[in-house]
Amino acid sequence: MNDVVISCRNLTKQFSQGDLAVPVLKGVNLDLIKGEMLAIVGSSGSGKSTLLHVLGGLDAPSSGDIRILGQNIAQISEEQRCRLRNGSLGFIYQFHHLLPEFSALENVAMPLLIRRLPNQEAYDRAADMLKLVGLSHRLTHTPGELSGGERQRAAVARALVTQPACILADEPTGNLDRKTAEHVFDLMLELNHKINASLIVVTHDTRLANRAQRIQQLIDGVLCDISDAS
Ligand SMILES: Nc1ncnc2c1ncn2[C@@H]1O[C@H](COP(=O)(O)OP(=O)(O)OP(=O)(O)O)[C@@H](O)[C@H]1O
Repeated sequence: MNDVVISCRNLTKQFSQGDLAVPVLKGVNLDLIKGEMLAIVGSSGSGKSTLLHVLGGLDAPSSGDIRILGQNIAQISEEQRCRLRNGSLGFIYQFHHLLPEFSALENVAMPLLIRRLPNQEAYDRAADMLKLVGLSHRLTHTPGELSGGERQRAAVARALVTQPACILADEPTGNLDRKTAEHVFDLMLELNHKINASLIVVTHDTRLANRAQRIQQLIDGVLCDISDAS
């Protein structure tokens, strides 16, 4: 299917703890369609972050297939994997991971500069994206000079500036108060619609999860439809 952005089959991941194997993912199957927003919920330690890392190619699975835009990521070189990851995926974390010594504008322009876009174009696009997240008046502020909500909005701008096919967000609003969390979430949804990106959001917040088109729960190492989970 052409409009599947990320898919995985029989995905497993186990960690070694000395001689002991710790199985975390035990056969995850998933198809994420272009433009779709999926929320993944699950108890603490159920493997949600592990799943996002493996799907995003930040960590290797123990077994199973992952396809990003139709490409099986185990069958391409590390360089191709990096290119696919940088070109097609955007990551948003609970902690913003902005570079403290750079301004908001420089932080958001960074992924474009890494792709060798001309400076002027990179900064213009970064400024446009910061405008969309309501930070036009904070371009020259470093992360330390921004509020928590502003930092997270800058991180959303940075993840979306490359117009990725898919955004992987791990508790993107976990550090924010309820009102700011809703604002950041609204923004993610709005930008998601604008660039028709797919979105996987891991969240503990069921109110936010309920706004996704689909919610799945990670239980005992597999993804279940929420209606199957009870
Ligand atoms: N590098 C590692 N080595 C060994 N065990 C690990 C490693 N990384 C994660 N784990 C284990 O895998 C399990 C799943 O961790 P993960 O962070 O994916 O859970 P989570 O569902 O995201 O949890 P939370 O909601 O608390 O953030 C945990 O039991 C954790 O201890």
